[in-house]
Amino acid sequence: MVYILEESRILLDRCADLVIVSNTPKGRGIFATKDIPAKTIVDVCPVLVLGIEENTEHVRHTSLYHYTYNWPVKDKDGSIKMGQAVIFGLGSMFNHAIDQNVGWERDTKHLLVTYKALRDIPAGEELCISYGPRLTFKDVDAAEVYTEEDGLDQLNRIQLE
Ligand SMILES: C[S@@+](CC[C@H](N)C(=O)[O-])C[C@H]1O[C@@H](n2cnc3c(N)ncnc32)[C@H](O)[C@@H]1O
Repeated sequence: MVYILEESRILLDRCADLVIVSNTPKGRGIFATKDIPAKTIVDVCPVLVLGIEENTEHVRHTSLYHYTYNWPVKDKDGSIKMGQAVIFGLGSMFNHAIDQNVGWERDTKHLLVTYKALRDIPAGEELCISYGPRLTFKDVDAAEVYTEEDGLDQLNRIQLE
């Protein structure tokens, strides 16, 4: 017989009305197949916390790095530093949008991330989170902003060629 302590059991809420689409302009993405009401828990994902060195020496130099989240990590000297964690499951498939419709929360005690609908999400819409202001890729949603300086740069470049 297996004994599981009540306090170590964590409910894995999960929204079933989702599909993964493989060919969006952002790569793979998660879309709603039915209307999802605001505040619905979309998913609860377990995480693997990386050691500070493990991240800086290894993972940072791989494509996995683009899937990691900032996560507070205890360093060798006992101090808390901002490290990285790998999120298992759907959590790693949410793309970025500045007008995100999904919010996320770290549970550092249980090593989980909970994703929740920030507003009503209609069927057919992509579920996106915000990655914050510093992106490591070109945001396909971002409008090209034309300034006079850009025009001058372009002119100078053309003249030099
Ligand atoms: C955590 S993954 C998300 C899943 C990814 N689309 C896939 O197919 O595996 C993060 C990567 O998705 C892409 N991505 C996410 N949001 C994007 C956006 N707004 N514009 C362009 N690419 C995006 C970038 O390549 C980024 O490095």
